Amino acid sequence: MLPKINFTETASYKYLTDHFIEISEKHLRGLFREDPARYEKFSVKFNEILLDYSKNRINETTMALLIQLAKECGLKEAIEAMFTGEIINETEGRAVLHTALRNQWNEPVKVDGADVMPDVNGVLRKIEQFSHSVISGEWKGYTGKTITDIVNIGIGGSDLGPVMVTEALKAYKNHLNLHFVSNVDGTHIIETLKKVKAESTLFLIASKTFTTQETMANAHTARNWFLQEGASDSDVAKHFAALSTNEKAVAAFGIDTNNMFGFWDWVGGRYSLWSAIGTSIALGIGFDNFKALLAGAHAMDRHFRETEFEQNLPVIMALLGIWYNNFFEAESHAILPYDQYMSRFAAYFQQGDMESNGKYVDRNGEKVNYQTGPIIWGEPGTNGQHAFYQLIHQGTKLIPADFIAPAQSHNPVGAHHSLLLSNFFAQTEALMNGKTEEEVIAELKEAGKSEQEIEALAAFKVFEGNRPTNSILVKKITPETLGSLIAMYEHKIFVQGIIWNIFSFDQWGVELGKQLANKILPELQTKDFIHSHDSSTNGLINQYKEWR
Ligand SMILES: O=P(O)(O)OC[C@H]1O[C@H](O)[C@@H](O)[C@@H](O)[C@@H]1O
Repeated sequence: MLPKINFTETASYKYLTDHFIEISEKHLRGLFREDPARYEKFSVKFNEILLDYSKNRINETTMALLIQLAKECGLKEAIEAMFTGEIINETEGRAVLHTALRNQWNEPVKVDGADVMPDVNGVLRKIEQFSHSVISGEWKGYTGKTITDIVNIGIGGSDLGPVMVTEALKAYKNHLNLHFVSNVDGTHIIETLKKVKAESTLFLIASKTFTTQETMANAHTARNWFLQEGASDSDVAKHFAALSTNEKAVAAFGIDTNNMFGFWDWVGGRYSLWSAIGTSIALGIGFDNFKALLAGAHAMDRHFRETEFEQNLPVIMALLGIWYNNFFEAESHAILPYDQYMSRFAAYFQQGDMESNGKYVDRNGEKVNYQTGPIIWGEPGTNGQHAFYQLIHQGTKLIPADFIAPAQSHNPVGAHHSLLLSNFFAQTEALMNGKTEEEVIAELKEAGKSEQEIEALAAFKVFEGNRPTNSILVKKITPETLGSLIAMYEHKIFVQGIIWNIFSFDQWGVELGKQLANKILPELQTKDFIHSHDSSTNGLINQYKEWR
């Protein structure tokens, strides 16, 4: 059982409330001036990942109090409860063990007294054999051709992880072309099928439950297309595999259960890329690289479980998030990778974070009286700079941001990487320091502007600065480093959920929309106007019926 403490009633929270008044009046520029050792104090290295959090609106007291808060909320015990397979997802009665999927040391992990590691390793071996066989060309399609294209059909956690990882590790890609179909909008599957040939395509139907409407609709359309292209029912086994926990539904769909890669109810959808859901990753970049991704995540798991909070990357990031969310009242958090391959990283953690911590009921079943999960968003730099950074620099909202960049590029062409990284360093410096009125006036004078022009322009050119950022500099985006980075964010989410006293591993909030869609679907299948909803919903449905 997890502790059920209201963090706003702890002693450290009260100290933090007073301390916040003191810190909120300080400027980062001044904090750096006062303490030249800030970087040494507020940066941590883990393998080839450096987290510099010195450009945050904190001092040593802030961190000490935040760590005290984590302790008062029972974080240490909660971490052990997760790693040792306790039923911490109480509303679904499940353990939370994505860490077991990457437990490369193989120490036993028990759920209800039984070690899960033999099953985990069994599925990994099956993925290994399968991916070798498809990549090497040993696996043949129904006309005897080798496989050239993989189409992963899944949504949410059964899509976003593999999409993000295969994009981030594109530099490691082999000859197989990967496609991902998620949206139930027919456009997604139709546009994908235009690019592939039935005889050389392998479909992976990825769904934990194997009941998700979007995935089942796309899977049926794919199978119908496959048969229309000239294949027969008996050929399906060579071209369709399932990644799921639901063997019965897989068999009912007509997929040979020999082609099923299983996982378990203790793997949450948004934490499942490490499981059989990662089969498309193993196919696209090879099993050894998939294994290296798991090893990187495992290394972060050990760091998270074993390191003092003061040096613990996920804990530090989580506590800073709480500082801005609950004291500065920041509503969102930006993730800004300076790496084109990481273009889906923010989108991935939109689900990871917002589906986990977007909850207003605490672990006691009571409505919370404080803010929980932030809005997560972001795009790769430098594109973001030319789009929304204006608001981060000069808008009225405080937007804490994580800047992520690799020191080494996979594509070191000309001066590109120096150009990219000069922006990475410049932005966090600019956000921190800003530009004072005196500096603006001096600049305008130097540019030869008149007194009048300076008077008219100066106010618009001032940057307040004092905008907090984390800089995450990694040596290179390798499978190991990416695995560690993903696990770092996963554990950050866990820590915040513990402190906010919410259940981070259920997702009841996605149910209502699904239920109502199921109710509306039959209403769309008749010609009659409907009157069963409110006037807005009725009006929209009836206009749709008129126009379709
Ligand atoms: O893998 P499935 O079962 O198809 O679920 C896909 C997605 O469905 C819902 O939106 C949620 O439950 C997500 O967490 C999940 O990832």
